[in-house]
Amino acid sequence: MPVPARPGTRPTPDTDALVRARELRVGYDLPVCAPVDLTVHAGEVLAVIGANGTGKSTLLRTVVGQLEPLGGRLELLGAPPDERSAQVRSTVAQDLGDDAFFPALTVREHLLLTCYGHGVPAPGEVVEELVEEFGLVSRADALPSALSSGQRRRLLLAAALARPRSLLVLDEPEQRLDAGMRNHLTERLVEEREAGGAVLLATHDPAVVAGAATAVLLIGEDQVQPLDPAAGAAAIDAL
Ligand SMILES: Nc1ncnc2c1ncn2[C@@H]1O[C@H](COP(=O)(O)OP(=O)(O)OP(=O)(O)O)[C@@H](O)[C@H]1O
Repeated sequence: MPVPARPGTRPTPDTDALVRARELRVGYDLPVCAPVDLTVHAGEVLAVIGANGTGKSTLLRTVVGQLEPLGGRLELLGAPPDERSAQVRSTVAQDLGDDAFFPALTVREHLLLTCYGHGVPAPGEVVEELVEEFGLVSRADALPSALSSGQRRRLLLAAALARPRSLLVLDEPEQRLDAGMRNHLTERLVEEREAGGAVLLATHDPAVVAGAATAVLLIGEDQVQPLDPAAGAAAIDAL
């Protein structure tokens, strides 16, 4: 039986790029970085790197349709991003770091809700696997307000991975994770691409870039530079 929460279970009609940007301008009234060209295909992990405030989160929020592009061309699943479209909601899983929890729902209930919302078969099994994988067994019945910041981050990641997806968008997923969980995150991203999923992430973690990325984009005010993963990891160390 296929594992329901694994990627690639909802193929997109566009078998080509899941994300394609050309001369994309992102920002708030004014662009925050140089124009961005990027493409993300199935089986790829594109890591967006750059110093604090260079526009990584802004780029990700624009790609998923939370912010309007200021210029250039941007396609998500072959069309301008629309976070309300059924195709985007069923295909794109995201963890943009917002601590947006239901205060009265436990860890387990959050994950079950995600599974029910996305029609995941055998939700109980999937949730117990994720709770175990993300080290939340002893906190499964805890409310978000009773979790540590790292445990809340683990819950956000588990929720993104609880649902079917073809594209995973993550904003600094390594934040607040301990070393063991950061290693696990790297392995999970590799697993994601090897299963045919695509990942677009912003990160400051050279180990995640070296271990999981297939391509890197270094974001700057004057230039956006494509790098290979080894050069990307070195560039993070030099920021
Ligand atoms: N809602 C907003 N309105 C106006 N400016 C904003 C807003 N959010 C962020 N900015 C500014 O846009 C620029 C890019 O911010 P962004 O959060 O995209 O950077 P980042 O590369 O993700 O940074 P970090 O590595 O610190 O997370 C920064 O100068 C930031 O102050």
